[in-house]
Amino acid sequence: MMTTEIYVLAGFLGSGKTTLLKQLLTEEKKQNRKVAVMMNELGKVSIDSDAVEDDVPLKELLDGCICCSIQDQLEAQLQGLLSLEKPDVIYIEATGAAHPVEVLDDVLSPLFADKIHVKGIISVVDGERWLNRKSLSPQVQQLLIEQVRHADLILLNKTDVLNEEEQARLSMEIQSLNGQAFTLLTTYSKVPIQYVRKLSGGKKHSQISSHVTTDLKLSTFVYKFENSVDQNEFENFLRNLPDTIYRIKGYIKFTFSTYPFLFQFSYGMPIYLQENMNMPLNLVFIGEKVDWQLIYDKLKQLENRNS
Ligand SMILES: Nc1nc2c(ncn2[C@@H]2O[C@H](COP(=O)(O)OP(=O)(O)OP(=O)(O)O)[C@@H](O)[C@H]2O)c(=O)[nH]1
Repeated sequence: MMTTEIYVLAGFLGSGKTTLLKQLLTEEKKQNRKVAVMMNELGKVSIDSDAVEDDVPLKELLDGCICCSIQDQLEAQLQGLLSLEKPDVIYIEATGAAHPVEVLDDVLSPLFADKIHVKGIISVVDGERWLNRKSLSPQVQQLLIEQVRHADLILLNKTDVLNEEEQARLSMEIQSLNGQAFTLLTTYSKVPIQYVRKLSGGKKHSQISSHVTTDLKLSTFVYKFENSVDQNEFENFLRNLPDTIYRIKGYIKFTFSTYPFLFQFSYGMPIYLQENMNMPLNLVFIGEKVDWQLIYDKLKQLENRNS
């Protein structure tokens, strides 16, 4: 099945995300790839959409942040883009106030999780702002840290206004927070597109189980059920999950029911909602340092017992 690559552009307000997006769009165009963009602005009027040329499908989510108030809108728009435009790649520019785990959570809808491959989170850091972050509120400081900690590729941007000593300090601080991500010093977010394209992201889906290994960072995994499972056994599986799994959601069919349940799991609390029609039986996981192979094997076992 053809999957659409998804990249999330994260980073605090004014760090250089739109500048990065413009370049990536130019590069993608040169390579004849079909690109779509989703932008999310705080406030009703979009100021950045001029960055995207008219022939690139663009969906804007106004008046709210992806991670809090407009989840359903994001889901519907992504689904629309995937089914109508079928792009090779979608760039999602998250608002500067977004937490990466929540952005991933919103992007990975179980309705189409098997049709997308989240290749990575690219965080743009405003170097000067980072070095002076102690003057920001504790919440904003924490957000800056989270945007670095969960990134797959980090651009240390606006280095033109930093001296060498500051650049070295910036690199060291960022790498000590996230030594796994590839980190580049940039001006005007200039990054060779190969660095972006070679991100491999989390795990695509259960079919590629042979590639599934422990991810050291935040990653995602999609399990596609073919059968129903026993509810008690599934709940037993949940009880034994590592607590670095932050979120599970999706559709699951139990042996006693004709139609699936919408299942939501966060902070250890499961919630089930009965559906009254068939749904794609995708179960989406988001976690950190998780052995997805083990999770895959356990779910497969549950399924096989009832096949
Ligand atoms: N001096 C300098 N300015 C830069 C650099 N990169 C971006 N800028 C400028 O910083 C400003 C903000 O850049 P954007 O790309 O709009 O940042 P953004 O992260 O999309 O901003 P929001 O949409 O507000 O979150 C613009 O005026 C850019 O021209 C850089 O490397 N050096």
